[in-house]
Amino acid sequence: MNSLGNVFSFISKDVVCKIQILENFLSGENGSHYVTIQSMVKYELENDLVDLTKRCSHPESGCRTLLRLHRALRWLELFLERLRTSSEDSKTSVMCSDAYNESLAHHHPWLIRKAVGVAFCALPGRNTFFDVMNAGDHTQVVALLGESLPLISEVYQITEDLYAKNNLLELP
Ligand SMILES: CCCCCCCC/C=C\CCCCCCCC(=O)N[C@@H](COP(=O)(O)O)[C@H](O)/C=C/CCCCCCCCCCCCC
Repeated sequence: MNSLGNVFSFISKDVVCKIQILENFLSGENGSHYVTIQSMVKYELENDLVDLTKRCSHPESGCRTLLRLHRALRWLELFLERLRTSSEDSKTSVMCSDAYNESLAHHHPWLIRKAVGVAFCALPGRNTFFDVMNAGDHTQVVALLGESLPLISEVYQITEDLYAKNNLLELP
């Protein structure tokens, strides 16, 4: 994302920050509970470490932090599927914002949605995008996306089911 330009830095900073929160749990004194998503959910719920209705004593639990990344993974899946099936003249900004409106936008306030909309306008074209991915020629990139998307989808579904089962999909 950083190679796409400065306008994306507020997005990548948020992602890096959230990954760091999870890495800190994993390397902390209770790290053994953070080895899998399943064990993290069980540990945090059993020990009342998750703010379920309002952010108060545990504003950055593993469960709520992962939920934000999980929602972003859905955006990524929708976007990459559009990219994979796009034609030469398709616009990345349209693919990106359609995927965003179908996923993450439901969870973001007005101000963030506007800022993200501005960032989308600065996205490079489809060919530059494929080059930035640095995964070979465009046919190879499309093939790679075809291989990765089912895996992204599987990971997304496993987390979605686990969170749904534990009523964690709307954590504040
Ligand atoms: C070249 C290969 C394909 C694309 C590569 C990009 C891969 C990047 C993967 C994911 C990027 C999106 C990550 C967005 C995480 C957003 C998490 C989030 O929702 N955070 C908000 C809520 O957090 P809390 O306040 O509750 O802690 C936060 O408020 C928002 C921050 C910034 C806005 C994020 C908007 C994301 C829009 C979609 C990403 C567009 C990226 C375009 C680059 C192709």
